Amino acid sequence: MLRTLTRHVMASPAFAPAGPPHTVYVRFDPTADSLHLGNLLGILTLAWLARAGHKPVALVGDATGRVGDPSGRSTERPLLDGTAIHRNLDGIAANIRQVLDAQGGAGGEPVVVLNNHDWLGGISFLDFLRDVGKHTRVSGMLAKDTVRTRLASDDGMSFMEFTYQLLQAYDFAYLSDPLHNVRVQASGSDQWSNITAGTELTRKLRGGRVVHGLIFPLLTRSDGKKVSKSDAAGATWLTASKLSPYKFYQHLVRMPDADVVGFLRSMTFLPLEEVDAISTAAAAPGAVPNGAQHRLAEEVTRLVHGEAGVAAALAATAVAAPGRTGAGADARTADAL
Ligand SMILES: N[C@@H](Cc1ccc(O)cc1)C(=O)O
Repeated sequence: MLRTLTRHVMASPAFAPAGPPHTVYVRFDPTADSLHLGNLLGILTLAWLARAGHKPVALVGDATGRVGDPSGRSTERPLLDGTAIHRNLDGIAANIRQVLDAQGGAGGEPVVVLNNHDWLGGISFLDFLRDVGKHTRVSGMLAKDTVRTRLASDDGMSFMEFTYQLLQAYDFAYLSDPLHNVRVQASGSDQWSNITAGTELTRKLRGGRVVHGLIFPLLTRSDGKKVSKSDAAGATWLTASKLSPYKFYQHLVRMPDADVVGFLRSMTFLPLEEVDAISTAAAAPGAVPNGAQHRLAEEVTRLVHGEAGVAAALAATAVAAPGRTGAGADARTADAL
């Protein structure tokens, strides 16, 4: 999936590591004060591209977060107020840096985290209509899947949601300017309409400038749930104060057998041959119970919480389940970790 796709992209002449480096942006959602396991795909996409010599840029969509993307939703999102968004932005930027900078950031430099309120927040409505609206055909906006689906529903869609695609499109045009020089927007596949709105607007506003989209399949679980959705244990937050490295590790250990190999491929940097070997070993008679899950938990905990996080998680796991067999394990101690 992501891994195969990223490898495919790297192999194309435009992205070959030997080709010119590109600046790539991925946007992260400011609706909570921490990112969760599902967001790791976007972070790892940036990390893979950085490994191939490209420059990662993370965008936290403060301005767009105030409006709310209608993509994939049947009803309008609740509006977030400015204070909540600001609190969220700090937490999210810290998550992005905690993972990406440990992987070498942007060529050894800390990764740049931008906030689109910095350029969208100051534009007046009249200027937006003249500079962006003038160059946009309503027919193109109406043809987007998201808009068509919502218009066919009983509630329809508000003008605010309808214009969302223009805000995101404007981000791409703005980021493609020499200050940031972004050429690629990467995202989950649900963002296709918004990304193409951006490639079209950039071409119109910036004298034919060509920018590209890179989408990856959203990671789903075998039970059909999105990875972002909380299960009984709550969301798998990346912020240690919301979910300790031990609990984070435990969430991953509980991954169903049907999902664990897919996660090892997309959410770790393990060579694919090694993933295959782990998968074969897990299916062999007499295999260690949950061996693949423990390996996944260890690798992903390392990516998110570093070596110290892995050590803390393993120590706490040993307390909670000595030798992984002690039924009378001190679960309360572990719960407090
Ligand atoms: N619409 C995207 C977020 C986004 C916002 C602004 C952008 O420039 C890019 C992406 C989402 O909901 O996931």
